[in-house]
Amino acid sequence: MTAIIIDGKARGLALRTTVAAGVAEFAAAHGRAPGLSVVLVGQDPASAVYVRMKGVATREAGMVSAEHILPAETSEPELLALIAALNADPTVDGILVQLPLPRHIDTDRVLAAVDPAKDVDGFHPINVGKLSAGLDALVPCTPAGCLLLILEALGDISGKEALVIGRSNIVGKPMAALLLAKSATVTIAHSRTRDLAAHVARAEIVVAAVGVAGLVKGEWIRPGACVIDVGTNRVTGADGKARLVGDIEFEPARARAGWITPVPGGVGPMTIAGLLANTLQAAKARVS
Ligand SMILES: Nc1nc2c(c(=O)[nH]1)N[C@@H](CN(C=O)c1ccc(C(=O)N[C@@H](CCC(=O)O)C(=O)O)cc1)CN2
Ligand SMILES: [Mg+2]
Repeated sequence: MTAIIIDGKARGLALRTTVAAGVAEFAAAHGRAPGLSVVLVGQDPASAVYVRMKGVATREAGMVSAEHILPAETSEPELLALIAALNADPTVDGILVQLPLPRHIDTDRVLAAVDPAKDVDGFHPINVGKLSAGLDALVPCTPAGCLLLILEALGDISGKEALVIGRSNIVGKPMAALLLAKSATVTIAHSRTRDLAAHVARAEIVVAAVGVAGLVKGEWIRPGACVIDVGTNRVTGADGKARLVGDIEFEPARARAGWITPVPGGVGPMTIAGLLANTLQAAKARVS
């Protein structure tokens, strides 16, 4: 078997087009476009790239983007004061604090300071709780994008064996909650899991989000499985050039899977498209 390669870039672009149409409707009805404010603290090069990509995508969708780039030495009170100002600004519908934050800042305290109605990352404890209780919520963009890709590949996933590898608050835990909400039988594997290979071999859906290049061996994949790779690991190839690889050994996994996402061009573009969808959702909820 050779897997169908899921084109997250094309799927992400299609979602962005749908969001842009919704944005135009919103602007016509309310006399203003939805606004997204992105906050970056420090100069992490990857984060700077992602923030730039978010700004471009937001503007391309017809929304108003404000990027707040703060020095790495910004204190926690200074950051909290900016968030309070954005919370109070009626033209701001979505607020996103790019992660990771510098070590001297308490990430949990900062995420909890964002107005849950403007929390387009879905990281606020209120949105986390709503998702886990099966209530309407702003849902983290990466797992929401993964779920879209899975449902488009498989259709109904009720009762299917799903394995989420990784238990981060950003991807693993919300991914498990989303799969459970679709009635999949969900297992979460993590660094203490014994016999990861046996879990992978049983799974009809695998979502890997650990950040370890090639952790999941292709030979472990159950034939026909839907394989979603969230890992984005920068490695140096034999030619000395840096390249991006996922958590799953791509070629051997592709030979066994039914569907597989590439890295890059799989899950990544869905994250940004999902952010735009969340911003429009937040804007609509705030005017209703
Ligand atoms: N506040 C947040 N911080 C972080 C999030 C998040 O969702 N919210 N996720 C990641 C980084 N991230 C967005 O912020 C992100 C990562 C990757 C991509 C992407 O499109 N990747 C491309 C490859 C790009 C490249 O060459 O580097 C791909 O996979 O095709 C978009 C967004 C951590 N922080
Ligand atoms: Mg910290």
